[in-house]
This record gives sequence, C-alpha cells and structure tokens, in this order.
Amino acid sequence: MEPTQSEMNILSNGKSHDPEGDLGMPMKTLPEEDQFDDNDGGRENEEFLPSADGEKQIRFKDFEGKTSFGMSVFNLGNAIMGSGILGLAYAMANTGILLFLFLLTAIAALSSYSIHLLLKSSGIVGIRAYEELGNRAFGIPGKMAAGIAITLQNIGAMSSYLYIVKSELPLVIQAFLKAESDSDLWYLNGNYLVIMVSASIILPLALMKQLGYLGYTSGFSLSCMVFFLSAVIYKKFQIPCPFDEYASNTTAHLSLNVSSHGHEYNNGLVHEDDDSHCAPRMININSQTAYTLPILAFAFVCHPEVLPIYTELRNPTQKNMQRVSNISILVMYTMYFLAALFGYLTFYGNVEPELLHTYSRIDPFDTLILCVRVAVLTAVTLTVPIVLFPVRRAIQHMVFPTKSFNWLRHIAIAVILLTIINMLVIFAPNILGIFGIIGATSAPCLIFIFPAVFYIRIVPKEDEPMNSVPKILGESGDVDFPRGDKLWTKAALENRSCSVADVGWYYAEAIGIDGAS
Ligand SMILES: NC(=O)C[C@H](N)C(=O)O
Repeated sequence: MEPTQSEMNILSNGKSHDPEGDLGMPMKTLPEEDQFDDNDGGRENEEFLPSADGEKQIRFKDFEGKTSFGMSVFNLGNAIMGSGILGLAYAMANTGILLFLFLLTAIAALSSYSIHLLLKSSGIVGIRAYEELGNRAFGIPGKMAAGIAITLQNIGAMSSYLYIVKSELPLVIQAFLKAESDSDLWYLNGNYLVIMVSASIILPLALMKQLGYLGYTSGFSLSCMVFFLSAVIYKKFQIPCPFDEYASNTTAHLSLNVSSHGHEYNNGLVHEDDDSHCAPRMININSQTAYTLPILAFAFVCHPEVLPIYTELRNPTQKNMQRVSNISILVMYTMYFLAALFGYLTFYGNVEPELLHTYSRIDPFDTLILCVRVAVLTAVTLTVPIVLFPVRRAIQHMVFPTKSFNWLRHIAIAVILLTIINMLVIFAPNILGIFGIIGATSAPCLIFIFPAVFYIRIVPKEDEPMNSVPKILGESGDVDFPRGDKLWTKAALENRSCSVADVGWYYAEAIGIDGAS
C-alpha cells in the first residue's frame, strides 16, 4: 500500500505544511518546539523516496540538495581539518608513535561510528539538525545541551583559527616586507589584520545561504593543508637533530643540543632531557600524555557539520553520507598521522604544542616555512565559514525555533558571531585557555556522548534491548522510507515519536501479514 500524497505531506515530526491538516480530519500537532526549520530556516517539508538503487533517500520539497559527492567530501574534510593538526606532533611526543597510532585509530573509528549513529538517528526520526535530535531524545534540555555544546565548541575552534591569523599574519607580512619587528605600522598589527580578514574574506563566505557553495573554498583550504604536510615531511630530512636554535646563532647561544641531564625550560614547557633525545619513542607516558585525548577529540570534531552537509547532498542517502564521512575521516586520519609523525621525527621531545612555532625557532625567516604559514593561515581562514554555519543554525533553533528563513536574521547572526569572536581574540586572548577546557568537554560530548545517548533514546529500550546486536551496530529501526512516510503518518496522528514497534507494524502491513493494522 503506497502512502497517499496527503500522507506524504506530513512532516516527519508530525507537522503538516497545511495547518489544518491534509487528511481532512482533525490532526494532533506536536508541541511547538518539535518544529524545525530547514536548512534555509524555512519550515521544512520532507519526503522519503527510494532512489534508483532502492536506497532510502530524503528529499525535501522546499529544498533539494545540489552539492556533489566530491564537494561534500571537501566540505566535511575542511570541517575536520583545522588548528587541531598543529597539536598532533606534540601529542605524539607525549605518547610515543605506537600509542599515538592506536589512539588516533581509535578516535577516528569512533568518530566514524558516531557519525553513523547520528545519521541513523536522523534517518529514524527524519530530522536534519543535531540540536533537533537532542530535542527528540530529551526535549528542550537535550536541544539546549546540543545547541550549547555546538556553540561553545565551534566558537572555540573559530577563535583558535582567528588567533592563528592574529599571531601569524603580522610575522608573515613582516618577513616578506623585511620590516623592523618593532615598527608600529598598521599592517603589522594583528588586531587590525584579524578584523580585516574577518570582514573581507570570512564574512562574505559566511553569508552564503548554503554550505554547498563553500565546496571550492574547502577544496582550496585542503590543498593548503596538503602543502603544509608536504613541507613538514620535507623539513624532516632537512633539519638535523639536534637542531640549533635561531636565537643561539644571534644572541646567548641557547642551543637545544642538550648534553647534560636534567630539565630544560623552553617557552614555559619543561622537557625531559635524556640520552635518546634524537631517537623516536614507541610508547611514552608523562604528565602531558593526558592532553592527547582532548587534542585528538578536538582534531576529529566535525559532527555539527555532518547533518547540514547531509541535507545538501545531491543524492542524500544514508549510505552516501556515510561514504562521504568515511572518506573524509580516512583522508584526514592519514594526513594527521603523517603530520604528527614527521613533525615528531623532526624535533622529537622538543616539539611545541603548536608545531609551526617550533620551525620558527630554527629560522623565522625561512621562505618555505613562511609559505607554509601562509598556507595554514589560508586554510584556517577558509574553515571559519564552515564552522560558523552550524552555530548559526543552533542559535536559530534555540532562539527562533518557529521562525522561517530571513536574510536579515541570517546576516545579523553571522555579523554578531564574528564580532564576538573578534573581540575574544583581540581583547581576551587568555580566554582561549578557558575555551581549551570547554573544547575538551564539548568535543567529547559532540563526538561520543550525544550521538550515543540520542541514538539510545530515539530507539527505545523496550523495542530494542540495549545489548541487542542491531542496537550496538546501529542497525536498529532500519526502515525503507516509503514505508517511513506511512509510519510517520501513524506516529503523527498518535502524537508521538516513531518507534521500532511502528516499523514492525508497518512492515507487517506492507507485506500483508493479517491483523497488522
Ligand atoms: N571543527 C572543529 O570543531 C575543530 C576541527 N576538527 C579542528 O581540528 O580544528
């Protein structure tokens, strides 16, 4: 039995475009907060249709995804890749190569699995926003928790990107122009530069109505990171170990060629000196090892961007989106490992939490390193609009849940967000440390905790026991979406969310088992 057109018009969360209801009968509506806006902020109306290959595919009547598979991989890759890559060599120095590889693999696999759970949950309830999954699972507290975690994590990430612009861009300009370091030229002032970059590059991109348009800039951003990686690999074979610090050639002969035993202080970091100074460690545990997990978790956060990218995918099947995610994660996993490995094998225990700084200690005017800095600056600058996108959505969902798309609101939120981030970076750079702590808490929430608990709540325990194989593998509630429409109609009329029992009900009815309905 095929669902009728009027049934198809019912939103997956039980809302009809027609407030009266198309069914010609009084329709119970879900609470106002269960409504959700589409990607453009307009009220959404979605259909679940079979694709040519019979897979489930979501089609939104008011919005049809146009972004190609490749562009979506670029966008998600760009969302994953950010300042996180600069901390990985330091993480490897504090874990050793093998332990790092193990942790990196574990986090990448968990990240992919949790995207699977997000996609699964979003498929089951037909929702395409992270916060709305929280809403579906826990009501307003769930929506707020997800919205706040997304906002904090992404504002923290954007601040760290703009902080790189503020601290690195003046040095790059100064080196290229061979200007005096103490000159007070306006174009060597990081604060002005960060405002200019925000206004001239980031804001116009952040005003795009859809994420898909950013595919080209994301591709360019990723190629900048490929250049960064190539330079890190090349430098490994160029820089000797132990290396001479630039300052040692000019001033107080502060060589890092440490021969004595004991502690060496370097930019506030204590390094253990040992005889194996230039030998890689396979496993290493010290007081800094604890930072590895937050660094890795931060590096793999892209989950707030997954559902918006899914929405805009041209052929939006769950399998396709999972493929987009797996490819992005696999490519980033490889780049992360290589950047960490070669960064570590260049400096060993002397690598700093921010890899680029360590190169500057050898020669701040090295042309290749200056170009690498420009590349990283470009990459992180082009990542800001992607990361801003879900924050604006989260704010819209939290503050204006019932409002449809409005250009003024769209622009105003972007301008306000960028202004706040600029002010944080200019006036309160120390607050970045606090954001580090927030990042360390909201990143694990967004990657591991929320997808799992939302999924567990969305597929109820009574229908699918916690330890059942389908639930653990994320296979619960698999429905073919043409049936899903019917299912939603039934769930909507009963004013409740859809459960696995409904799937059984409809499936039985569809294959003609007596008494199913
Ligand atoms: N998108 C984010 O929240 C952070 C990103 N994964 C990074 O490494 O910078």
